[in-house]
Order: sequence, then structure tokens, then C-alpha cells
Amino acid sequence: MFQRLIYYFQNDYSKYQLSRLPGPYPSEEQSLTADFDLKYNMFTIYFCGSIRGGRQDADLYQRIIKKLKKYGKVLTEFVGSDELMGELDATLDNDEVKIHNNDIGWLSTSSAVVAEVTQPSLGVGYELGRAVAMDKKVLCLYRPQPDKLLSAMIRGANNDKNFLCRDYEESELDTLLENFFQTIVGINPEAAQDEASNGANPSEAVGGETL
Ligand SMILES: O=c1[nH]c(=O)n([C@H]2C[C@H](O)[C@@H](COP(=O)(O)O)O2)cc1CO
Repeated sequence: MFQRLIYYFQNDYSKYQLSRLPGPYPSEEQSLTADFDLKYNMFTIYFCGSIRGGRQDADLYQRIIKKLKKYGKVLTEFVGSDELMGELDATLDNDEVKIHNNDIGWLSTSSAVVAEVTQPSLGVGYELGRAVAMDKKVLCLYRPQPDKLLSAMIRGANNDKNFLCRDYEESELDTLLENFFQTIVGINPEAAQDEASNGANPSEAVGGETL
């Protein structure tokens, strides 16, 4: 836990971000496994969606984020909410360097990355490139549309291993997310919750937060 706090201070993170830190971890060793993170509500997901590229899909982002919360803490919930985004921007003094550095900090600490890529966005493309460089597990979700052809640099990055790019309709989201988190990321919320309910109460370890 202390290592993580020191890391955050070294990266000049805001009070806002500190207050959103997943944790505390009971011990440093325990923070190392995805199963433990999930059990203690510390598995973190970086969600990417268009902001300046266009807000047409903002409501859909919000619905995806709601589904992602089953699997962990969504670090970028503001992507689905203009209100939350306004609060975060104010905390970061509307400073683009701070916004960028803050996001890259979250991206680097995230356990998995999910992006809705139908509405083209330079920022999302940039985040995905950085995520690949960081060796993150990535799921890109695209709703095929003739006037919004997906970039070959995203579709062509699919390798069915740690970078998945999937065409989808909203009704398929549950299955897609379950497959990604269970097969690619290797976490299973139901199993972790069963295990947790047979042992220590995880909510006590994180001050009452629940998944
Ligand atoms: O104010 C911001 N805050 C922020 O976190 N982002 C990040 C999160 C989104 O996944 C992504 C959107 O990029 P863009 O604004 O180029 O569409 O960039 C982008 C902006 C605006 O560029």
C-alpha cells in the first residue's frame, strides 16, 4: 500500500485521484494477484470513449461502465458522464498536461482496458497505443457502421490473445465482457464472490465498498 501511495505522490497526482485510490491492500504481496484484487474490489478497469471526438455515444458509455463495475473499479467513470468529467477537469485545473498525466497514471495502474471505438477519437487511439506498449489486456468494442469505418490500426491489432477487437450489438455486451474477463484477463467475479462469502468479509477490508 505504501509503495502505491509513494508512486502516486511521485507522479504528482491530485487529491482527487488519491481519494479514488483502490485499496488499502492488507499487504503488498496480496496486491499482486488479479483474484485478490477482485475479491477486495481493487481490480481496476480503464474505460476509453470519445470525448472531444464527439459525445454521440456518451449514454452507451455509461451503460457499458455500469456493466464493467461487476468486474472491478472503473477508473474513468467520467467518460460516461459530463457532470463527473466537469468535476475532474476542475480538480485538474482544466490543465491539459495534468489531464494527460492523470490518465496515463490510471492507465498504467489499470488491470484491464476496455474501449468503445465506434465514434472515432484521437485520444482513444492514443490511449490504446499506450496500453499496448504497457502490455495491458485490451478489449475494443465496435458497432459496425458504414459512415464510421474502424481504423485498420485498431482492427488489425487484434490477436485474440491480449488485444481483442470485436464487432458487437449492445445486446451482446454481457457475453462479450464475460468472455474477455474470464478467458483473457482471467477473473471470475462469481467465483471470487463465492470464495469471499466463505471466508473473510472483503467489504471490511475496503471500508465498506462493494462491487
Ligand atoms: O478532457 C479529457 N479527459 C480525458 O480523460 N480524455 C481521455 C479519456 C478518453 O478515453 C479519451 C477521449 O479522447 P478525445 O477527447 O480525443 O475524444 O481521452 C480526453 C479529454 C479531452 O480530450
